Amino acid sequence: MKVTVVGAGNVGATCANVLAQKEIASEVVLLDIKEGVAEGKAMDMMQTSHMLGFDSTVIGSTNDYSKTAGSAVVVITSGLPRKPGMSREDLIGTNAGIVKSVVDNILKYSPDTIFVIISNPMDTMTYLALKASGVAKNRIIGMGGMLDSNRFKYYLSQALGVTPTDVQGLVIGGHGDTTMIPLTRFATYNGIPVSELLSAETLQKVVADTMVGGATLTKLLGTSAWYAPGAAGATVVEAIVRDEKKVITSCVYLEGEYGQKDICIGVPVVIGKDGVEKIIDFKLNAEEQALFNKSADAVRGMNNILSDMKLV
Ligand SMILES: NC(=O)C1=CN([C@@H]2O[C@H](COP(=O)(O)OP(=O)(O)OC[C@H]3O[C@@H](n4cnc5c(N)ncnc54)[C@H](O)[C@@H]3O)[C@@H](O)[C@H]2O)C=CC1
Ligand SMILES: O=C([O-])CC(=O)C(=O)O
Repeated sequence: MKVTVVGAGNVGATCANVLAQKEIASEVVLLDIKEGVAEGKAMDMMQTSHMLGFDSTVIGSTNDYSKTAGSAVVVITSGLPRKPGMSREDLIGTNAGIVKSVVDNILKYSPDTIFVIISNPMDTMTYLALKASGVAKNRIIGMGGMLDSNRFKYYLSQALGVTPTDVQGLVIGGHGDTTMIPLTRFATYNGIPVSELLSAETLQKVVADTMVGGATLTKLLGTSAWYAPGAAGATVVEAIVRDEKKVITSCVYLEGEYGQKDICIGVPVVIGKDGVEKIIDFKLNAEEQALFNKSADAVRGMNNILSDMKLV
């Protein structure tokens, strides 16, 4: 199965590398506008194949979309990352035009593909991909909740002093420093509610650290993170190509679920061969619903900028 990753920068190259190493796709096409970069990174990855024992093929392309033809899934990571002090939302002016042109080009060669949108501001880029393309809503998935939920599990595991793989938890809402909602009520240490093990104060700190998880890394790195984002993108692709029917919090189009409509925002969904196969619409308590509504208002405010830019 062929999977294309657009953008051969930090996140795109990491995602392609995970897709190849785990043999999630038999053929990975990495595309970028920078002359030779995608080809170079693809060749570098292929030179690890014997050492690491994988048989996937990675091909690079400098803006030649014919090489992406027939992709089952396309991951979009093209665009600017933020620098310390910036918000993800600050990227909309540059990234919206890039994401729209990439979606248009991809559809010429892969009309039936499923999109995984990573470029920021991700909730708005996902909405743009949906509105500008007219592609069915099950085929447009924004990746943010997978990453944010894993950061939540990481911070919980640090507070508990345990391995992250023994911790469960999910983050819904927008993928922004102030819009994400780590749901402490459902977080467990192997089934034991974390509220039984951590003080309210510690849990509040875990929530706050999770929400600014991306900003913390951006401050440390001088640009935004890539290992976990790339792996999270590959995990979403894996759920599609292996038809795993896994529950992955993802940014999807809502039509009344969680009391919201005409918006793409993070909620738990079942992902399989058809992309978004089911939205799990469970009842939030009053406090969680209020946070979700506030998050949706903020995302909607960003989406409105797309009409000002005449992109939707
Ligand atoms: N949704 C999420 O959870 C996350 C989103 N991101 C976002 O992903 C995006 C990429 O981040 P990085 O890889 O760190 O940035 P990067 O700067 O390392 O890579 C971006 C790549 O996109 C390429 N590009 C720009 N315009 C293009 C076009 N029209 N066609 C093809 N390629 C094009 C650039 O040449 C560059 O190689 C950023 O917008 C960042 O904010 C990053 C981490 C997590
Ligand atoms: O923080 C950023 O700008 C990149 C991103 O979305 C993340 O790492 O969560």
